[in-house]
Amino acid sequence: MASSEEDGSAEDKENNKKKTKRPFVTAWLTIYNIVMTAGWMVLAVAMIRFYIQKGTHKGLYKSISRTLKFFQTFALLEIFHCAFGMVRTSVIVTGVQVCSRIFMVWFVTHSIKQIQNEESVLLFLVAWTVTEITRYSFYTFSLLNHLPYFIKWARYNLFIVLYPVGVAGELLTIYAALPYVRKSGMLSVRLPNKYNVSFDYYICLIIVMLSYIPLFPQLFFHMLRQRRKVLHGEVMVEKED
Ligand SMILES: CCCCCCCCCCCCC[C@@H](O)CC(=O)SCCNC(=O)CCNC(=O)[C@H](O)C(C)(C)COP(=O)(O)OP(=O)(O)OC[C@H]1O[C@@H](n2cnc3c(N)ncnc32)[C@H](O)[C@@H]1OP(=O)(O)O
Repeated sequence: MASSEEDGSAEDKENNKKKTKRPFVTAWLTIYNIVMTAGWMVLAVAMIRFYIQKGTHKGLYKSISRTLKFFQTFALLEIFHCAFGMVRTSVIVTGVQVCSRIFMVWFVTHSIKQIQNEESVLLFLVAWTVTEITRYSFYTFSLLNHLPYFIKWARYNLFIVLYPVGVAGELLTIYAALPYVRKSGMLSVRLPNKYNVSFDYYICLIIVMLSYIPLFPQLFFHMLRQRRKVLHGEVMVEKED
């Protein structure tokens, strides 16, 4: 029979790992998460104010694009947090999540002005904003050891709806961009040229859309596993990257 010491060992190890975060790392992550929560709250307020004042989503993207680009680009730091072991999250999972957002922000909505007023842009903006306010406040309160249950609940439940909504918004936006990209030949490199290379951005966008089929379920199931672990206390055997 397992002794009481052995019974508690998995939980103890888990708690010890959490407690042994270095003070500098905790301080940095706390500041980072507070700044990011504030940034996404500013975006939420700006979106609500715009909608109340104008009564339409047309022009909304343009009005918030600077703030959005700043805070979403700043999130690249999360890949470094994982790579340097500051947080116990997979670099691959975080890399896919952050890079797909950066791609949407810079190479789709920023670059293709004609699609900025599409309803689908509003769809992913709302999904991202609600997600990030919840996620960064969850990390902040966790680091401060004062996590309200409703934030924990929201972090591990809202994604069930927000992930599909966000992905639908992203895919519909890329789809809406395809005709403009094909017509303009933007960001494409045609032969002949002195480097003898060609690149077709239209094909690239189609490949990105197709890559959601294998990649999105991985992110979604990762979150479902996290949900079972955190809300229902299930212990998972984690694979190395
Ligand atoms: C170049 C072109 C690329 C094109 C690729 C195209 C394919 C793309 C397919 C994918 C599509 C995704 C689209 C996406 O943009 C759509 C949306 O986002 S829609 C809105 C809904 N979204 C979500 O709900 C996002 C959910 N995702 C996440 O939360 C994270 O990004 C994710 C990395 C997926 C999961 O997070 P994590 O594994 O970190 O889970 P936990 O939150 O439970 O945390 C685990 C432990 O790490 C600690 N941690 C992590 N970060 C921090 C931090 N900043 N500060 C403090 N602590 C942190 C956390 O506390 C946990 O620690 P412990 O285990 O000790 O408790």
